[in-house]
Amino acid sequence: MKIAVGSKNPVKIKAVEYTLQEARIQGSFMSIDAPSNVSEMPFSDEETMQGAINRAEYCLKHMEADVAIGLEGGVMETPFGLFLCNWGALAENGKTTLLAGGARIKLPDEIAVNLRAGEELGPLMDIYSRRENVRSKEGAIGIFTNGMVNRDELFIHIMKLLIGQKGDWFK
Ligand SMILES: O=c1[nH]c(=O)c2ncn([C@@H]3O[C@H](COP(=O)(O)OP(=O)(O)OP(=O)(O)O)[C@@H](O)[C@H]3O)c2[nH]1
Repeated sequence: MKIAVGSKNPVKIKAVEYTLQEARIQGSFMSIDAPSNVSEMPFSDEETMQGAINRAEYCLKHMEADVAIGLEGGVMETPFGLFLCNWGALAENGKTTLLAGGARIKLPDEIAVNLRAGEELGPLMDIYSRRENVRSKEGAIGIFTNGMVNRDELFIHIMKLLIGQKGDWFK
């Protein structure tokens, strides 16, 4: 099975590879910087889901893949504040695309204010944490949980939710 991931972000690629290996699903992996075709900073569950779907569909169209995975990060407004949200899509030709979402955490007001003003979370997290490339490492969730849940774990959980729905893979 040829599996394509619609991102060059190492935290996403590693999460896909790790989860499929853990589930003993054999395959070869490839990755491409697939466009999400949504805002740079998706601002709702719907937009973040659409970004994940668009990335997976782009992989199917542009790569010789049997299975395509799109993973997308965003934020969502709630009456209780702005929350981090992440979504994954698993697409195969001729089949219904599967969707799964990851853990959420409320973002501190000082981050939320800047996001609402139009800034992107990745660069904001680097400034806030005084670290580099947080989006490709522990992620915002890792910073705000003091490493209890890092971004790789969040994407691994999403991947488990996706491939767990693939009943035919486990027969
Ligand atoms: O430090 C972060 N920790 C996170 O937990 C997180 N979740 C989302 N974002 C940011 O939101 C935008 C879209 O997310 P995103 O997943 O589409 O892009 P990405 O740059 O992370 O990956 P990719 O586009 O290379 O695949 C980008 O500015 C990301 O940096 C995060 N940044």
